[in-house]
Amino acid sequence: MNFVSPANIPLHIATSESGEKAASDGQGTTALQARIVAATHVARYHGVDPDPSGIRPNAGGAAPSSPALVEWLRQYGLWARAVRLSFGQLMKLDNPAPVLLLLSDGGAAVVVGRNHEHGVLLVRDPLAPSSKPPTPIDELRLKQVWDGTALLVRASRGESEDERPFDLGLLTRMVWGEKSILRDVAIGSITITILSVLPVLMIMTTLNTVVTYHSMNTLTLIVVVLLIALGFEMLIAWSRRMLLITLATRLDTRLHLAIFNRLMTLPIDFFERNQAGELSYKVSQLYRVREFLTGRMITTFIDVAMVLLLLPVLFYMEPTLAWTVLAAAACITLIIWAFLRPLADLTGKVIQAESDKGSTLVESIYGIRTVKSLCLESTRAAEWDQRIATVGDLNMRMGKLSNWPMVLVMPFEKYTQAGVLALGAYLAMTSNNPLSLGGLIGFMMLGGRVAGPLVNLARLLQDVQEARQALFQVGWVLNRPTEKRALTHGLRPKLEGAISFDEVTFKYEGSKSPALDNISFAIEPGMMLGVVGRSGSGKSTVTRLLMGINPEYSGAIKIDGIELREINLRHLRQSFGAVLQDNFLFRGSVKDNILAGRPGLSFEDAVRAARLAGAEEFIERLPQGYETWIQEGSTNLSGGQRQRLAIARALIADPKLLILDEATSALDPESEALINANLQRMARGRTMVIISHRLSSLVECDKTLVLDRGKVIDIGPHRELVERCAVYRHLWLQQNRHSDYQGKVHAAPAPSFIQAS
Ligand SMILES: Nc1ncnc2c1ncn2[C@@H]1O[C@H](COP(=O)(O)OP(=O)(O)OP(=O)(O)O)[C@@H](O)[C@H]1O
Repeated sequence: MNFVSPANIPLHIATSESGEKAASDGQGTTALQARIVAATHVARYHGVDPDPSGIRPNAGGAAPSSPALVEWLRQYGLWARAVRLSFGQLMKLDNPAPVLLLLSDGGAAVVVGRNHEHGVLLVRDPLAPSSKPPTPIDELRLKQVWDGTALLVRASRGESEDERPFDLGLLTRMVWGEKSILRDVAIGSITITILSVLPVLMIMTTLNTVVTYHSMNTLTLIVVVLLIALGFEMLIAWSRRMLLITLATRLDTRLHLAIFNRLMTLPIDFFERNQAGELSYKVSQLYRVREFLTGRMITTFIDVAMVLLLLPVLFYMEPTLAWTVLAAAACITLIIWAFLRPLADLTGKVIQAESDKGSTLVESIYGIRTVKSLCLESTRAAEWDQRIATVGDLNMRMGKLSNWPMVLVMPFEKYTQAGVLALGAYLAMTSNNPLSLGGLIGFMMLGGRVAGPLVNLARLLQDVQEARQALFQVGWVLNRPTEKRALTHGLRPKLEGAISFDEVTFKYEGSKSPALDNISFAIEPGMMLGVVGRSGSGKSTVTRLLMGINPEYSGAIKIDGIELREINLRHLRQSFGAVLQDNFLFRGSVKDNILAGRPGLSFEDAVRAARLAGAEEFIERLPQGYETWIQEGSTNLSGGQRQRLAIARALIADPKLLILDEATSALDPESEALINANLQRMARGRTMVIISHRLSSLVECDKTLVLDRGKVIDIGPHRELVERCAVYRHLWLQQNRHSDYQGKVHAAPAPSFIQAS
């Protein structure tokens, strides 16, 4: 067997041969991308084909870190974990699945086999052609390039964490996942309980011995022991609190990551149907559940476990009294139990009312321009008053109702603290074997410690209801069917841009009539398709279906002959550039907005895209040019400027399909003319779908689709449509009274045969 010398280990440097191969794969591979290629190979072994563009980019273009790779692979439902392994452990792994080694210099290698006879690993260079056999490597040589970090990957058993419904089970599993913290908290709590029994015993001794026999030495000893115990108790209590804080913080982080990931996989139409304020309020209710899980629930369970330690002591001291304490605790539980259901119902109503209140506030702030310009302040204020009144009323009812159990349990609670003293004294007077004074006081103190947690346990039931209500709200948002499968599965063909609709019918949820009714048309790659029609005729719906926003249509939509729903959704949307009627710009510089966080694109690309979109001229006039900061809501830009930036942003990735949905609607005639003049250049090498009310923008289109009430009226070039399609001709004449069919302006009115039609 031939061994390669370390200098020749071709694990991470792209040879010209492998570089060519990779480039021909369309991956544009460099040595730094070795990790992504290697991870892709490993994922494919498990039947998953991850999309390299989905990986979180690293600062400065460095190779992706192990957490980024793990996160990326987990998105595809794979189980992945970064671990530290030794050469020996790698040799011992009996799993046949490939193991990814992260090399010290940012490269990667894949272990594909082992030769136990020679004590070597069979390692593959991810950038080498697949025909090249794996390289045998021994421990010494591997150590020179590998620091011990490996990525273990396997197909996930069952659904992954971010696919499971958000319910108490999932959250409890998350808490249970932090076993080491829970164990430490439990140890701390047991110690605190044992230490807290100490003062009670001391008090008993003080009363029985010190006071009766005037024993000064015993008193001194007791005080010293008490002080030491106090010091320990403080230390352990502090550690327990720190552990609980750590647990809460870790859970918060995991929950927030999970929530955001889940939100991002919900379909767009869900967000369109529900108000942002309501959604964000409902999701934010998760904090109640988390607080419950890491606060009251853990401490109560621990305290109850402590009761099990203390009860035998109580029964040992005085069984009759111990039974009465238990009976009092049972009464408390019954009272709280009786109020559970009505309280749970009210809690649900309070949360709903709070959510409506949040919606009104967010809506008013979001639409403040309209509110102010139409003087709607008083109307909004009236709605706000109404919301506040409802919330106030419900909170009042809630307060009144929850006040009852609090008051009703008081006699029983007091009994466990003071009542036992009276009963104990009575027993002392009547029983043959009475408790000493110290024993009585000690019993009273311990009795309180037993009843407290049991009362808390009963109250916990109330908290469970509240947490369940909160979780119901969170689940209402997050447990919707997601696009996750469509985003992570499906074909990723290199799209050319041929589009065909074949008898497509689509109805929005809740609508009576279909927005698209049995429509069929087809265009070839590289064509410019105009779409016209009256308002509400279904133009935007065509583009929504194309972008996979609404997949529940009947008929067939094909891109390059492939049914749209079979194409990976992320890949599909990345192949599209879209400029819509209302484009959202993020807070950040003009340059950042054009680049839109796409890795690998430079400032020059941004300038080129801006020029093509006709945006360069106004950007250069901005105070800091491309570095000008766009404020929230892009208020420091005009509508037309926003639109042109959105066009530049859509063009930057050089998409094969470009959709302009009323993209020039907010532009002044000069800017519109500029963009129209650039349309041909923009269209070079891609298919374009342009929706416009202004037919003059569509004269140059190869074909124009005329829609009316969701049906195709006609499709053809401008010249033919104006001759044969009455709807199109009507629209054209409405807008171009003084021009001929080619859009040339005349002083004379339109030709007589059109007037006649
Ligand atoms: N998200 C939605 N939910 C329910 N119905 C919708 C939704 N979007 C559009 N519709 C309905 O579908 C029909 C077609 O709407 P679409 O937005 O496609 O028309 P359009 O031709 O683009 O109109 P416009 O030129 O005014 O933008 C309309 O009747 C509209 O009311």
